[in-house]
Amino acid sequence: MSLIPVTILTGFLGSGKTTLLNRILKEHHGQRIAVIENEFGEAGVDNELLVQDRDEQIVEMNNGCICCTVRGDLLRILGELHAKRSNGALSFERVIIETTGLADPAPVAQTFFVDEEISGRYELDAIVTLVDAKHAMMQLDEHHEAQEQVGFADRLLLSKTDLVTEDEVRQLEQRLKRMNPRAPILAAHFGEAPIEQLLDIHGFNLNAILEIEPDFLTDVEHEHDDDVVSFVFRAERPFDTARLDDFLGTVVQVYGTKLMRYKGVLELAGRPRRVVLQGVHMLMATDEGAPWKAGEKRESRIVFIGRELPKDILQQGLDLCLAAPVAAETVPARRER
Ligand SMILES: Nc1nc2c(ncn2[C@@H]2O[C@H](COP(=O)(O)OP(=O)(O)OP(=O)(O)O)[C@@H](O)[C@H]2O)c(=O)[nH]1
Repeated sequence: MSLIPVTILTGFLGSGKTTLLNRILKEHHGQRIAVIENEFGEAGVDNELLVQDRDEQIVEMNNGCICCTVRGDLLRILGELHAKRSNGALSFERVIIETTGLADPAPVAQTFFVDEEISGRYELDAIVTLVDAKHAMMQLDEHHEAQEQVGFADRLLLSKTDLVTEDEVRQLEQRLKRMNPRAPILAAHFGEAPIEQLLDIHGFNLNAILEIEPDFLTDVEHEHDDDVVSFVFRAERPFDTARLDDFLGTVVQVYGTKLMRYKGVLELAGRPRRVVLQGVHMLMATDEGAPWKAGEKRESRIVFIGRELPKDILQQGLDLCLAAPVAAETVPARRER
């Protein structure tokens, strides 16, 4: 039986992994893909942002970072996917794993070599790393996870080149080439990248990795930046758009440097569709999401990831942005006897 190819999609927080994945899922390449989604924080939103009108199998792993606490989950999920494929319950030709933006890809890649059951069923095709041209210089200076993601890449994809000058792109490319001369650098404007150069490329070369990281197969020790934390805001009442705009505008101005990533799916009063909030540091954007269905439970959820997050300010401030509760229908008062 041939091995199932696996692509690890990595890249720092907000670098465009989900955007690229959506692009791949929408493209008519005739392949069925099982997606394993791992997000930092106790609640994810990526699952809601992925296109799901086809028959992809999307499995969420939200209880921690794939490279450490949930590696056991990864083994289990890969085992279950294989079993379902073998008994005909699922049909897919490949797997894509989207890691959290804070994952070190090495231990994830290692899974495909050190676990016999997995290595007998799956083959690591390539590590594809997204690099955010707007924020990468700073991220590479400050976060060793960002460096590992570049160092282990078999393909480097540059996103957000539209937000910087050509000169800045050139400087970043030079730095990336110095860090990883093996990986070709491709452009990925909003995920637009040549898919044939990302999937089935047999890019992962264990020998090359062992040359740069001789302990690759034995070394599971890695450190996370424990200062980075996450906070999830949830509400079952809609937001008042003007208040939310004001509040988020101010928060981003004041705490932008600490807010490494924020994203959410929101209910705004009077709007029939979800609104998707996206942000990396000071760069914030909103977009229309899927319409709310009749009778569907509506909940807004925003995940913030960063250092020294002002959790109380976020909680209280966002609470104050909720629209006033709709007055309950006036029920005739019961006459007391
Ligand atoms: N200007 C610009 N924005 C982009 C580009 N690619 C992605 N984005 C935006 O960047 C934001 C983050 O994109 P995502 O695809 O969610 O990034 P991610 O890597 O999945 O984020 P996390 O998984 O949360 O770390 C979204 O608002 C995207 O629309 C690009 O090439 N140019």
